[in-house]
Amino acid sequence: MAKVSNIWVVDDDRSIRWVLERALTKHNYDCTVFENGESLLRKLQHQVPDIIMSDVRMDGMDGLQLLERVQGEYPDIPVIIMTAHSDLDSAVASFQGGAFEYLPKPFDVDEALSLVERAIEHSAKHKPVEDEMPKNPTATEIIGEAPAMQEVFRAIGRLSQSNITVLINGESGTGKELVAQALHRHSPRKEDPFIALNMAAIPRDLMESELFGHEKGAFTGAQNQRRGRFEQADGGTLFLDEIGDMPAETQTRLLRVLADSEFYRVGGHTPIKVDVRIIAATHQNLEQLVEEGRFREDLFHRLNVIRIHIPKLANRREDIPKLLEFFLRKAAEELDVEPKTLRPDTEAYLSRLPWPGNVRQLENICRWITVMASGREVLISDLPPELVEESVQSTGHENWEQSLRNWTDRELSRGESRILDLAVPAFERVMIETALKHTAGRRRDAAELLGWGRNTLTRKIKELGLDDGMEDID
Ligand SMILES: Nc1ncnc2c1ncn2[C@@H]1O[C@H](COP(=O)(O)OP(=O)(O)OP(=O)(O)O)[C@@H](O)[C@H]1O
Repeated sequence: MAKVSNIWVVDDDRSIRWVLERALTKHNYDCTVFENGESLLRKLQHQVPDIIMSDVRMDGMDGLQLLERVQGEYPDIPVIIMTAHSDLDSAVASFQGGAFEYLPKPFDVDEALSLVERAIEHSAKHKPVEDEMPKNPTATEIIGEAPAMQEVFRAIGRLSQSNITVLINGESGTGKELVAQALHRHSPRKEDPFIALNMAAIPRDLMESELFGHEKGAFTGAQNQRRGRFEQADGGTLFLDEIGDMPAETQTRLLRVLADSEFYRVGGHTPIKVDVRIIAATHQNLEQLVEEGRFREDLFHRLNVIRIHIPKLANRREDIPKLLEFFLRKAAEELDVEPKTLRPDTEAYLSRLPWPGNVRQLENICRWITVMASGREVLISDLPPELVEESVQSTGHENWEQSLRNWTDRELSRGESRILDLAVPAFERVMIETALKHTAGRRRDAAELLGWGRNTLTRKIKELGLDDGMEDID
């Protein structure tokens, strides 16, 4: 008999939970409902569903945050995002987060069911057969030919075969977790678990239990005993991301665990011994946090044995074309479509952008392009508008040639021809009107500013029909 698929539904609207639970159960799915994302994540620590359906707007953690958490740990679980705000933005955001599908509310039950069916087929198709499963499913290629990245690779090489604690520094999205995984894969611990935990993403009151586990009944809601991340990582590596966000009391506990290699579960009385290599990462300046009294100095020294700095993407632009190609190919594979290619001017344009969100932003843009660009070849006018705005902000002035290029692209894509007939007069009109504004309407001076003779300007004004109502001041 075929395995019954497990579907988890999270929505703060009781009627939606009820409708979906009824419909799914009737169609022989095993359905579990949750009122909020937090309770779903708690269950995810013990059990993994085949599909998750989540509302976007919920109190506490919203659907997109939940999506990010789920995808971070279980990238293969398809997530269907449901939302009453069926606008493009949230659809795009959910695609960027890696959602499988988007279900606008109100939906009818058949629509929801057919989406669920598709998601199940898709996940069955993409699930690796046990034998084919790569040894380390999270192993990802790190792209980087820039000298600064070569330095990072050399550090990974030098540290291989070592169990030493490493602190990775770099802005958000630069690839800190990827480097931590590589350190693990090249270490004597490679056959043991690599467990990643982001301090910034865990509610304060759950942090200790997340790290150290808890005994049954340790606090309200602790219905079962639970192993923490330290235990899960035993023999392997524990990657503590955004360590600068760790609360003071947890810092104290962590320091003690690092010194003694043992700890107690929350509510527990038996010491638990573990052998864990710590790799920590932060985008913050830890020295400064120490100075401000927000990070324990002794813990800082324990973590800061070897430091690897990952430069921001804007400081290694030579890697951008390779990264673009890599992520366009990856996005196409994920979405099961032909990969897009960038026209040379589009690639050059993207290589010049400031990329404040670093490689993660670039990866998201590649997904966006793969979903949204209409043709196979990507033009500058196909790029998301915020990228164009970003380039204006970073250079401090409007890049009019770029705007003109975008305009030309658009006109030609629409099948227009003889576009100079439209563009040249528009160009001259803008220059003339602006020059006249600067000279308070005095044509002789304006002609000088433009580099024309007085008569040429007068003729142009006539030809362009600018003299209507214009006072001729000399
Ligand atoms: N050099 C690279 N080559 C290929 N992929 C990369 C590279 N750098 C980063 N990535 C990808 O970019 C995304 C973000 O990287 P990662 O999560 O490692 O960044 P991070 O610095 O840990 O970010 P944060 O601090 O926000 O958690 C990931 O999908 C990662 O696989």
